Amino acid sequence: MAKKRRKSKASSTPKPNRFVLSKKNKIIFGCFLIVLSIALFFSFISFYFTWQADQSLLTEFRDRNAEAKNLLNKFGAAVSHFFMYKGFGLASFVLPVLMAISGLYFFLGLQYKNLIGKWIWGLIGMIWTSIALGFFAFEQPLLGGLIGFEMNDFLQDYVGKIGIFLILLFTLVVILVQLFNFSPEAIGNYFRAMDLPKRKPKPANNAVTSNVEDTPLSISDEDTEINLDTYTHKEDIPPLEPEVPEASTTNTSDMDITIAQPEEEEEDVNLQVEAATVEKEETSSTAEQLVKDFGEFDPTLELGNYKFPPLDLLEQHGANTGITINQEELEENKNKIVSTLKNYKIGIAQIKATIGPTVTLYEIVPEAGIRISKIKNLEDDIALSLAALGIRIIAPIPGKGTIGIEVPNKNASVVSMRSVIASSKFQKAEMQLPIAFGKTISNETFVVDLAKMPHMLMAGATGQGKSVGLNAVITSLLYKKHPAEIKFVLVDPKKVELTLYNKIERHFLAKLPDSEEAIITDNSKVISTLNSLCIEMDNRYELLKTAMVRNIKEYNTKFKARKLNPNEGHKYLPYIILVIDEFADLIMTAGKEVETPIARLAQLARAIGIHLIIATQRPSVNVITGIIKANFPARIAFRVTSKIDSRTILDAQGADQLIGRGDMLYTQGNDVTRIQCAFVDTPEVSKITEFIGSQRAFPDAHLLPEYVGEDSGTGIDIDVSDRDSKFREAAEVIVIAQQGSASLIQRKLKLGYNRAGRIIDQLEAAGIVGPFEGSKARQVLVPDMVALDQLLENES
Ligand SMILES: Nc1ncnc2c1ncn2[C@@H]1O[C@H](COP(=O)(O)OP(=O)(O)OP(=O)(O)O)[C@@H](O)[C@H]1O
Repeated sequence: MAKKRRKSKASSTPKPNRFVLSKKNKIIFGCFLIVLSIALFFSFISFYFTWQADQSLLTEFRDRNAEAKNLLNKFGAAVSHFFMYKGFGLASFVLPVLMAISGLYFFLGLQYKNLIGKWIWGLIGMIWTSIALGFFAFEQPLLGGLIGFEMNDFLQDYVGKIGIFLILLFTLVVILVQLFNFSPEAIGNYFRAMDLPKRKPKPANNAVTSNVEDTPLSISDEDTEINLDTYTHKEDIPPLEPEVPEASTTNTSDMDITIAQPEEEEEDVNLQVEAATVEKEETSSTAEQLVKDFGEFDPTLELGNYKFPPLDLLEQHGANTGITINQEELEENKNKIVSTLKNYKIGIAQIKATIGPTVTLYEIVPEAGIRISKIKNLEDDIALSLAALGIRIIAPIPGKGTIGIEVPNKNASVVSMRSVIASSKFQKAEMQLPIAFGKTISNETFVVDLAKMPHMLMAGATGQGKSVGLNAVITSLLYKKHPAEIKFVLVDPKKVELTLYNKIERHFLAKLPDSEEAIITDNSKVISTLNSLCIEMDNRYELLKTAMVRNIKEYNTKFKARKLNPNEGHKYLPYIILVIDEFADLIMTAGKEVETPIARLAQLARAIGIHLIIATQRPSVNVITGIIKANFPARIAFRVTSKIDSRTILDAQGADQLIGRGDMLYTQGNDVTRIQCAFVDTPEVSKITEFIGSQRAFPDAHLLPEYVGEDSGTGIDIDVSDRDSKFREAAEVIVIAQQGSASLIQRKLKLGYNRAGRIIDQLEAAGIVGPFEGSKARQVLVPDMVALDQLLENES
């Protein structure tokens, strides 16, 4: 019973989509509605014949002996009296119709969300009909029901009969326009069609008008040509074509059919077009308007006059960067290789040399029948026989099936940074964070995208070119990126390597809000910075989530197109690149405290534009741990002293056979590429940073989110008298904003970070804000100013 009541309630309130019904229940509910609608329908019909007889029975509903004349007995009499007499009169028939439709929707499992519209329009139509019947059949109150009668009576007192008529007319037009897309053109077309000979098509839609007008012109007689004409005219409407054979089966009558059908199709076409325009307007009208008015958002506008450093700042080390090996040397090396291999009974079918800046690659095709594994096993012996430092044997060269022997050139040429920056490969690189590392063995400029790496590990023994490598990376980015697009977080425990970049602090560096120096040299600060970057990462993910995009590139594109509202916290996100020059030092002093946030950043930060570059001169397993290695797929090895170190960095040997001075191996997965790192000297870096530093800058370095160490501010008991003079003001700010953050106090009260932090501690002790909650703002425990006043009063 209770169930039934619930269902009937659901049917009377047109919100069926609120209910989540199982399939079985839908069928049952659908049936119930259909049955109820049939019952109502018959009750209503029979009401018109029996209402007089049943009138007296209405008060005797509970009397079992009393019998009503209505087809559904007392139920029918009562219900129809309620709806037909006291309600909407004849218009009440809308109700069983709506119920039947709803029942069918549920029964057939259709989308019952669409029902809401039907119920709304149905009820509006019912009220309108009731009033209209009450108006036109004033003498017959049964037609309009009590509602129709009373409404007429009520309206007549205010607007008179003509007023009611006009209201009815107006509301009818509204209903027709809204429900049936009624338009003046449609009426025009209708009358135009009336003028045409009877057999001619009946125009139906405004958009077809011209076509339809054309059609009668081409109809000269009852020829089949008419069909053809009509079809040619609407050739571009594909669904029509299959209809042709059907249409041409009969003669005169088919003309009517064929011409009428295209109109139907055209109606469809029109509807589609309308839908498309509406959709477009809905999705991006504001953004499009903004872009139209102000153009796309340009992040570089704040430093609109920023000039990228010119190439002249870089030097052309070793002017002739061409071939630095002479024919004699080549011949000599070739003979050595051939004779050495002969000693081991390895015949050579072919030998080819590729001259690189520091090494020459001899590619050997061994004679048929010689197993590569044999050469591989003899690697060390061959290297010894060739008696040269830095020989590396690649057997086989991946993807080539040849064996490579890399022999260092007697006169290695320096690859200048200038030459790689000037190369078209770098200049035209359409990468997010292009880095020109240097040149490969075949003298090609080697350019990679840091965004794709997405993090990089650099290792090598001391003095082999790491710092130069880091400078090459930073320089590449400085030559390609605007200060608004990229920010560096520089960690330099050695204190001397990266100091040059101090000059570009306000252009390119990011720092913690309370720190004075942007370049971090103190290990204890590194932990705060890393944790702060983790907070930044979480914040950025939150922004990406609300913007419904997957990565920083999509986010920034959407922001530039003004589809994200800055008032909702959205902003242009620059890439952040964390460079740590000596990682071993950090891991030794801070261990897990550093490793955990680094691993977290490395695992998650790729999509939100935070990239890590860590360098170390101690490539041992306790520095480059498994967890670090797993998250740094791009690895660079400069020369190391042992095979073990090489394996630690690259998972392959070879780095121990490099010749140093920027000779490096790069891997990003399987392939190992030998590269001569581009050389950029300290004076050059100094010139670049001076050039950038002398230009107009942002007011401050890019500020990272504030991070308060876990141990600070918890469980503190601060004496009331020791409170800061701004304590109350700060409490008010926090309570009004309902946001417990030190940076808010800092901003609003213009305080330094440390003082704001102390005040937050005092607020916690006073029970105004909750304890520290990591990246989230503290909870505010006082709901409003009244409660705050009370709390402070009670204290005193
Ligand atoms: N790509 C290069 N081309 C030519 N010479 C290079 C290159 N890289 C490094 N060198 C030479 O090697 C020297 C040492 O390089 P760098 O200072 O980069 O070594 P490092 O590995 O950073 O050493 P450390 O770990 O002690 O800081 C440089 O002064 C330079 O003369």
